[in-house]
Amino acid sequence: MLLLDNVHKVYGKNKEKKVEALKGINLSVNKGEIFGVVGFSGAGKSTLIRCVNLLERPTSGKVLINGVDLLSLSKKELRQQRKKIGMIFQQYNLLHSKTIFQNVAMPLILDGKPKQYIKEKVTELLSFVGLEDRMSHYPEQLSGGQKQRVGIARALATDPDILLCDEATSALDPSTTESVLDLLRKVRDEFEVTILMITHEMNVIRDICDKVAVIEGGVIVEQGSVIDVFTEPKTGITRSFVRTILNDDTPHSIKELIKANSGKTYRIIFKGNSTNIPLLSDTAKNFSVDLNVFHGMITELQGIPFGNLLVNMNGDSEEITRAIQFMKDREAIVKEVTHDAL
Ligand SMILES: Nc1ncnc2c1ncn2[C@@H]1O[C@H](COP(=O)(O)OP(=O)(O)OP(=O)(O)O)[C@@H](O)[C@H]1O
Repeated sequence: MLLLDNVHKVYGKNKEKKVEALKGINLSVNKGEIFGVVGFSGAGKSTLIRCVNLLERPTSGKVLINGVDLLSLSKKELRQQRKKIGMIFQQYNLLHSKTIFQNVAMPLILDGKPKQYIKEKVTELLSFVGLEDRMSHYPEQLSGGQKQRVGIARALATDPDILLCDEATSALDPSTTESVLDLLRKVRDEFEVTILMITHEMNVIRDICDKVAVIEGGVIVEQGSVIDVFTEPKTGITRSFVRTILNDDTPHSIKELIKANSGKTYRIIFKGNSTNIPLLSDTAKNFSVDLNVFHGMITELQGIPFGNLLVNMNGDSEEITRAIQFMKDREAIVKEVTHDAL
């Protein structure tokens, strides 16, 4: 559906002012997917999302939507394609001198749609976002969450296939964020719209995205399904993002306890089906090893149970090796942790 193929973006012309904001981005988003791109400030998120609808023109590479390379289109063809790409913004970008109805109607007026069609479509969309009773209000009379709902209604006016969300909830409080995310999920479910969102908030990724890519210095350093990336982050930056919501930092007193103990310490991660079996007690019953849980948590990610434990194992080294294999055979991830890495 949406494919970014080796996209580069360089700002500035002369050497001193050149900024290479994107360094060969490859991204593939399937139809109906909610795909999140997360990164710190300056990582290249805004540039990336703006390259999808060519608000920024990539310096090189391809942006393909349903197989059509946007960079190869004439101005007129691009205008047509852009109708299929809606966008919402952190600061909503509403016209303050226009009513809510007029704001949502704007893309349809610009597209030359008949009055009756516009009236019906805007009414339908405002009802969809729960603001039908606010049609004649002005943006300044609405809360942030309501303004973003107007932004979503406006973005849907031209029946887009893709919705781009640029830090859409970053200006909202947690409970408003939740309700806007629920609405975006409803947009995907009812209109089969593919959603690409950029954010610096990992809770947004956890709550709504199917897949996630982590961007740093204009490079995608890691991507995959949310459950895989959250449970097995491969890079330091991803780990630091995951830690913002799944805090697996080991408290100081527990670090000291582990250091004082003999035996080896392992991080045991299990998810989905492997949480249903009594993994530790089965291991203890089958092998001559002492298991001591020092620290950990069991939580849920996207409806899937997920556990992350720090366990000390004492016993004969061959027996420990067999015990670890036993756990791995039951889909657990078992990694030795050195004291320094705690
Ligand atoms: N118009 C521009 N001209 C020159 N450099 C730019 C321009 N826009 C962005 N940059 C630079 O490109 C890099 C990526 O910026 P970008 O805004 O895409 O990052 P970001 O991840 O969205 O950050 P933030 O969350 O702070 O907006 C930064 O180094 C930034 O300074």
